[in-house]
Amino acid sequence: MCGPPPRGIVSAMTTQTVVLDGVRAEYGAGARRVVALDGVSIGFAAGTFAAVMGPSGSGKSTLLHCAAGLDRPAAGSVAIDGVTLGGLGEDALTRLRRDRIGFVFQAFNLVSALTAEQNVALPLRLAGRRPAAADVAGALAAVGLGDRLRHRPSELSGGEQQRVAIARALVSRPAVVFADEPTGALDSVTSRHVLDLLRALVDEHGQTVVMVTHDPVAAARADRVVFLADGRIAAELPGPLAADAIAARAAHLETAPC
Ligand SMILES: Nc1ncnc2c1ncn2[C@@H]1O[C@H](COP(=O)(O)OP(=O)(O)OP(=O)(O)O)[C@@H](O)[C@H]1O
Repeated sequence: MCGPPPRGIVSAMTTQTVVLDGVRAEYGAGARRVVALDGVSIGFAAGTFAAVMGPSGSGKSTLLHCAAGLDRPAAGSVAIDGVTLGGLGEDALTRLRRDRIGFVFQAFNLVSALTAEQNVALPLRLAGRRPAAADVAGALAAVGLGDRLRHRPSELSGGEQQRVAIARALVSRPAVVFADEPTGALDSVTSRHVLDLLRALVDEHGQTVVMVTHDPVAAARADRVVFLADGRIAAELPGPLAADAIAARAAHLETAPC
């Protein structure tokens, strides 16, 4: 497939946790203007795991930021769990992000002043709920960090910080978890562990995961792979997925985007 599907089609589907319809995103102005997303329409169905791939600069992070309500698109719409983000004020958008979206991002992931268990409990506390200490400890144990409850992010490795973010998604159960290169800085054993945990969010808890990755092995753990090129959806591979087929398609798109 080259170019987006006709507008309106994805939004007509009812089981989509995330729907982007004709999303356009731009940076800068005048001669420095960059079109990062050029009319992207796509849905991410409830209880599925999608990987987003594409060359550097193709718009993957921008897509994640728009889908998660961190950036407002220049045109088009984004809906999470049936709620259209464009109609929300900043406070309502912040609440929706806190209540329904989980983030496994390397850049702004954990609160540095808080311990692992405080970070895991934070979204629920902000929502006025008091998670049981046993639930928090259980989630950290599930990601292999049962002995790191009182550690702060600076006292944890990159992989351990990613796993704290996943434990947070296990406890607060957001409808959708966005992960931006969650295995980018990890060794292969830790990567596999993090991908197992993301799979478990989908398979055991029915959550939706959207993961940006450059790694065909990581993408092969998803139910589908969406390829971006020049801010557009250039191709899609449905599962079951094999890493070498993903790598071949990615290499093809690098040389001939459409
Ligand atoms: N803050 C910004 N200001 C100006 N241009 C930006 C900004 N952020 C991204 N861009 C541009 O928007 C386009 C898409 O960037 P984006 O970060 O979404 O790509 P990406 O596919 O995630 O890349 P990578 O794989 O290298 O992380 C690129 O051309 C990039 O240079």
